[in-house]
Amino acid sequence: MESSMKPLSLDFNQYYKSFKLFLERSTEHECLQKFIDENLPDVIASIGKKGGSSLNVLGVGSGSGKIDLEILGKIQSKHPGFFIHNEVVEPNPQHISKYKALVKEWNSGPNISFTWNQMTSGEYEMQNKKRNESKKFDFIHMIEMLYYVESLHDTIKYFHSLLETNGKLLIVQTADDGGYHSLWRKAGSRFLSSCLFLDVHKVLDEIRMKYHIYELSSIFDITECFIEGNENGELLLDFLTHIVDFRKTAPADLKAEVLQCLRQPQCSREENGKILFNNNLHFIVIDY
Ligand SMILES: C[S@@+](CC[C@H](N)C(=O)[O-])C[C@H]1O[C@@H](n2cnc3c(N)ncnc32)[C@H](O)[C@@H]1O
Ligand SMILES: NCCC(=O)N[C@@H](Cc1c[nH]cn1)C(=O)O
Repeated sequence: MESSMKPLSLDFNQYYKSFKLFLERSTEHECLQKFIDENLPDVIASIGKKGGSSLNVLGVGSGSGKIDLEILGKIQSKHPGFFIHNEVVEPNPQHISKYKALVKEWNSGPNISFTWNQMTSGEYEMQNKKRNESKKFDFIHMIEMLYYVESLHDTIKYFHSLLETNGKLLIVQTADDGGYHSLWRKAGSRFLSSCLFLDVHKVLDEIRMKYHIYELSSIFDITECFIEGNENGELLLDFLTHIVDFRKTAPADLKAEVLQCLRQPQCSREENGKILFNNNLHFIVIDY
């Protein structure tokens, strides 16, 4: 990455703001919700040990918890009467406090408990190893967070090893034919620091893990990025490039390249005067 620029994930406050606006401008959560309503019930139907009465769930990179609570609600309705223990791994303190507030408002009943880990997935792994902890989980989800890990291989292998008999691991990541991959492939080497280019399913093929992929379509309205001086547009551009203050800190030629790339048909389409970025998602389910 070129040195004038700072990754968005290093700035919790800015990341929180730009992710929040992304959620408002995209159908990201509607898309996740559709999967939760239409596909998740089948996925979770068979989790849990035979004769058991409780389930352990682990959310990694949970954000503000809205999606996690929807998932927990579905697990409750598929497994009525079960006690659910939900563990959360999330490094951003702003996200964790939002999540805790949401849990307080949520009418979940008494059969659920929460453990909070304000840390990254790597720190969580280290903590478990230090404590000699070998707790297993019936359902683990990693929703749009694997972009941030040092090694996809090692992270997937580690969390897969935490699955209980009959457990399932759900990974959600942007689809390979979506706009991000096209943008990252074209200009990403100048502003991205991590292994964002790797496709999760290819890594799974390499480590010979069996999986099932669902692809659901989603869009992200990036029209404001093309209005000079528009503050929302700047935050959205930060989200797309994953750079704090991209418009102010990136070299002029890179800015021009990114803005041009965003308008290419591989990234977006125009509809009723709006520029709609392809935010399609892959839902990858891996068995025990
Ligand atoms: C794109 S957001 C997704 C949030 C939530 N899962 C959702 O779908 O709304 C990515 C989340 O991963 C978290 N995150 C970033 N690096 C992480 C890491 N190394 N381990 C765990 N979580 C991480 C971020 O703080 C952020 O909340
Ligand atoms: N379907 C939404 C895509 C998404 O969540 N991306 C991640 C990672 C990322 C990197 N550069 C832009 N984004 C995030 O911003 O945390």
